Amino acid sequence: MIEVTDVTKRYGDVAAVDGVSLSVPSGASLGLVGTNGAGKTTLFRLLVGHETPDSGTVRVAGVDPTGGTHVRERVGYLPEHAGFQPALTGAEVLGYYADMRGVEAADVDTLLSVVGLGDAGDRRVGGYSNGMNRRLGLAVALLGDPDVLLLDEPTAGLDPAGVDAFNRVVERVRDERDVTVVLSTHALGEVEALCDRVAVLDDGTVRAVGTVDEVVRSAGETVTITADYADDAALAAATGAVQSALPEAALTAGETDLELVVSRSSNTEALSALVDTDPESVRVDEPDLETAVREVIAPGGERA
Ligand SMILES: Nc1ncnc2c1ncn2[C@@H]1O[C@H](COP(=O)(O)OP(=O)(O)OP(=O)(O)O)[C@@H](O)[C@H]1O
Repeated sequence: MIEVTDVTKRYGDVAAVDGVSLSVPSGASLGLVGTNGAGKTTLFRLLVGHETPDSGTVRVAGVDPTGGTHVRERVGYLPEHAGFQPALTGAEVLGYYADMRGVEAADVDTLLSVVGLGDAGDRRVGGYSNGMNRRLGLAVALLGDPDVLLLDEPTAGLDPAGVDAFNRVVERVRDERDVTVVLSTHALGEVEALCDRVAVLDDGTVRAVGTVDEVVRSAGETVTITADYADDAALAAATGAVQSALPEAALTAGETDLELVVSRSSNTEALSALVDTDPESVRVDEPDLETAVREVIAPGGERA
């Protein structure tokens, strides 16, 4: 559905996108994450045909997006800084874009309800909250029932309730319509909740790509298990027992806790050895997406 092959896009000396290859199958949802200036917006602009690559190819639904209106009709795009005429009502804004895209006016009411603005359609957009504005932008992107939905940092700057409301709509749209979603965000929890795949972009380059699980696993093969004990005697007894049960494991004894770093494959064995020592509590820390992203992004972070 989306095929980006060895694409480079330069602005003067800066390679905003530098040899990027990505593939997103039909109906999949990809989270695009990375530092500020990593090239996410440039990649969106290439996907929607607002920019032409200097080299490489972009195909969306099998077509070059710069080649005409056909592919743009199949793609819904919510840009990072979408703004609407404050004097217009939500319904008027949507009606205006529906006219431009040749979409039935009847769909406007349905879409307002889909994005949770069913009761706010006749209110002026100038009085909308940030979250309502973003959901109106999502409704605009959904006009014409696109095959591909491109959302560039749609929840940036929203409060937690606004983020939740927006993401609930994305979740529903993803589940109910046969749409391929690409979403950029700095909130990795959003990727874990909404996306089945993730690409980590840094300095214009893809540093990691795959299913969320694959990228998390690439972060490391170790799991840390921590067990707490009632007193020194219990801790000492447990340390001895675990040392003889798991001679290979890295053990660190704290004041009343024992920390064990083991490979994923010996996770179950280690956990059961620790449970046998009768601890007060046990905690298992596996690497998560945040750990993985931190590991693959080069130190130094943001570029201007
Ligand atoms: N029109 C442009 N002219 C010159 N440089 C640009 C232009 N657009 C982007 N850049 C540069 O290209 C690089 C990538 O920018 P881009 O906006 O794609 O990153 P981003 O990942 O979307 O960042 P952010 O998370 O801050 O939105 C940056 O160094 C940016 O300054």
